[in-house]
Amino acid sequence: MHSVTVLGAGSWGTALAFVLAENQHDTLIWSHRKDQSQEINDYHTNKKYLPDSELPTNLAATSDLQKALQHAPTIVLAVPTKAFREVIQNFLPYLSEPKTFVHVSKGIEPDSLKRISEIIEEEIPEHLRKSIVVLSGPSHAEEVVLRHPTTVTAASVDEHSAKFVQDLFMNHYLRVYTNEDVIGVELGGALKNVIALAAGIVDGLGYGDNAKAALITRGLAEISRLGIKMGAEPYTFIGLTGMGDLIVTCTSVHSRNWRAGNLLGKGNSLEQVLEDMGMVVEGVRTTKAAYQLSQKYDIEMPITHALYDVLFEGMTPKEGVDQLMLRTKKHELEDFKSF
Ligand SMILES: NC(=O)c1ccc[n+]([C@@H]2O[C@H](COP(=O)([O-])OP(=O)(O)OC[C@H]3O[C@@H](n4cnc5c(N)ncnc54)[C@H](O)[C@@H]3O)[C@@H](O)[C@H]2O)c1
Ligand SMILES: O=P(O)(O)OC[C@H](O)CO
Repeated sequence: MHSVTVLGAGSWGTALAFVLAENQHDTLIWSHRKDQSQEINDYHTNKKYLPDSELPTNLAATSDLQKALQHAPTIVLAVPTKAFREVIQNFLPYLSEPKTFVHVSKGIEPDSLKRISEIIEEEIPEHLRKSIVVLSGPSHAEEVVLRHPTTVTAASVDEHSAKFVQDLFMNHYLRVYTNEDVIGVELGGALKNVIALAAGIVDGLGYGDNAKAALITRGLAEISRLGIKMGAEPYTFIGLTGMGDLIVTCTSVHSRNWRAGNLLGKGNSLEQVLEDMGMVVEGVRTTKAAYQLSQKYDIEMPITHALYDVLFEGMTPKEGVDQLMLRTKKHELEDFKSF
């Protein structure tokens, strides 16, 4: 049994805390909202984020960040990318010894263009970090708490830490693999949200399975091109955190990114969609970051560009699809030839 703290009591933080508590670890989940930590302690539920689930009675919650930090040598960070730096800056004064940081957030910061592990490295001094592990893969919180078979990957440059995290989470419904390709795992998890928004849009427009398959396949191609240029291992993109997460996010009604895209395709405005969702839609900010990365690394990412135009430049979803379909003729593998 290990002591573990989970920071963030949204859908994913709660589902992961559920797994850790079921695995008999001494688990404390932190919410920045007191009413939410009280609900978890008093009723063993988190109705806003996982309305149909009962949480294990051995899962404790707090809204006291100092207590949360001091509870455990392993800290799981499960807050949206947008809140990531702020949460670290808030807990830094309470961090007095090195800890293992496991992050599960799927985004890239616009403008700085940092991946999440790079944000951790930037914000937490080296002597206060034992190691950094990213846990990612095709995993909807709603299905994990139903104990439906799910697979994810724990990636770290430190093999021992990746295996430690594998052991922490692994059980009969959550199978955890390890990988050392942190760049590939982080990019796959973040960039699939861009493609999932686009997949939701084509469904919202009423297009069919051909269009969806095209987006998943050509989406994987542009994610891989960028990722390889940024130093990722090519094979990571045909694994769980690449192709696996693309499939689950582009095809599931559980996906907030797919649902947001679907509403956009049906003609709703971005502002209206984000207001109605009430949960994080990581793909919106990550589309901006991916667009900037494609320019920085000079990589063609047509789906990302079309989505950027729809989200931020006033293009209609239908015009976005036309822009993709009417591009200059190409050989299927043309853009890979320079690799
Ligand atoms: N939901 C899933 O199934 C799932 C699966 C894998 C990965 N993820 C990733 O996990 C991350 C978190 O997603 P989620 O699904 O839990 O989101 P969510 O919208 O369900 O919950 C977000 C949580 O973060 C909290 N929060 C927001 N701003 C905050 C701030 N400034 N300070 C502290 N807390 C703040 C919210 O109160 C909420 O508890 C995302 O990057 C997402 O891509 C989600
Ligand atoms: O609901 P989404 O779109 O944020 O996706 C959740 C997970 O990332 C799926 O693996």
